[in-house]
Amino acid sequence: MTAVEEKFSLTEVLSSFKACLEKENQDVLMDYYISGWKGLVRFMNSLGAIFSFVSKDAVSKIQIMEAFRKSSSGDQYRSLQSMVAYELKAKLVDLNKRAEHSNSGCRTILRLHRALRWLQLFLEKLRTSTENSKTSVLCTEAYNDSLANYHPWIIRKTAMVSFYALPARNTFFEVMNVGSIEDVVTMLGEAMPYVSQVYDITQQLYAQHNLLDLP
Ligand SMILES: CCCCCCCCCCCCC/C=C/[C@@H](O)[C@H](COP(=O)(O)O)NC(=O)CCCCCCCCCCCCCCC
Repeated sequence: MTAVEEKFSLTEVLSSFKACLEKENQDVLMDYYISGWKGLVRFMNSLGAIFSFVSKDAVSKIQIMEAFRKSSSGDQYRSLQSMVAYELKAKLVDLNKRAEHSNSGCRTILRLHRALRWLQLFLEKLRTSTENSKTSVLCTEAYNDSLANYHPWIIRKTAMVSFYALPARNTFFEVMNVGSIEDVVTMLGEAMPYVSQVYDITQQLYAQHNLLDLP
């Protein structure tokens, strides 16, 4: 195990979402947003190969955003706000049908944004769960109330089946590498408001520009 892997804990991953929020104007900073997602993917990979179909999709979306950030227009992708302004002004977003700009930053972030809602619901359920709670049930409920609404039947079916492979609640808390169950509950209580804030600001930004249904 490398030093980086040894240090890996969900606390650090979630702290990226706190670092995302620029103090002065509440812009959501892209680099931290991406690094939060990379950490989540690493966490998911540690749960087993069964989730590789999920992590592959998340990784490809992260890579799309990293490529924008490294491109000659990289500065325009400094925050979600600057990305939306830039892509809309330059007509780089397919608004009704995927065509020339099928992988715009706006539509790619929208997919991750919807997944962030799942994460928010799932972690809140875990935080308030009891010893007898089943992670597969918590995950299914969170999924049905968020991402499932955007996924076709075949993906919903595959996702539901994979949820049965989730480790039990105790194991889950251990994998987070945060400490005792009480420590995890405290950490989630402190960290989740930042995730919610990032979610809410993004939701408002997308709603304001009519971008919530991008194909
Ligand atoms: C912890 C277990 C992980 C459960 C994951 C729950 C989410 C299930 C999502 C199933 C997605 C299936 C893959 C395909 C998705 C795409 O079709 C679909 C649409 O994209 P397209 O318009 O480009 O086609 N993509 C998406 O909706 C984006 C999905 C991104 C999912 C990222 C999920 C990351 C989960 C991170 C888990 C971290 C757990 C931490 C908990 C302590």
